Amino acid sequence: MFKYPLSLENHWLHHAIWPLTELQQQWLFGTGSLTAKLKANTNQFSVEVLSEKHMMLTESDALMCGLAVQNVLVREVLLMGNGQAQVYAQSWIPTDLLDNDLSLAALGDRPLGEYLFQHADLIRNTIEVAQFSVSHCLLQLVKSLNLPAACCYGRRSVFSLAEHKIMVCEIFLPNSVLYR
Ligand SMILES: C=C(O[C@@H]1C=C(C(=O)O)C=C[C@H]1O)C(=O)O
Repeated sequence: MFKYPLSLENHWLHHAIWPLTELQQQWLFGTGSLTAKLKANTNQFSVEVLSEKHMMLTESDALMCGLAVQNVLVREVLLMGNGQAQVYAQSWIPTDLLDNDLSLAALGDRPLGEYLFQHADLIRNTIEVAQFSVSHCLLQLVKSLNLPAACCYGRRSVFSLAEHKIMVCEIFLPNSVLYR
């Protein structure tokens, strides 16, 4: 059995080195809210919270995302649509930001995107992509969801909100609309 948080270790790239359809290009590199896109392209959208743990970022994780070593809430969710898990998402939310914003601290099963994209000063930094092979630990989650074992595409980016930086990683699970 796997434990949360799941590792996001991978070869993250600024450009896909594998063929992408036009739709996949749009979904992976689109700078808008994934929540909004899923709501527009699937039925019965919802967020299922898998785990939320307060952790100290490791130096390598912090360096990888250009963040300072700091306490974060590691939030892991499934974004549901069409009656199945479409996306596994892992976000690192600075504890300092949570301490300053009770609405974020009490997010629960409301989508993080609805909080982030309401801020006019939100900046989304570079989007990186990666392929998650069937040997990646993520596939243990895929298996537990009774989804077919298949290579998945993921993306990650860091949002800047005033002096805070929030890392958001989204991995499109097998059978998601990304692969239709
Ligand atoms: C950042 C967004 O929020 C989405 C919702 C998340 C959550 O509720 O934890 C995490 C990642 C995103 O897929 C978005 O909608 O783009």
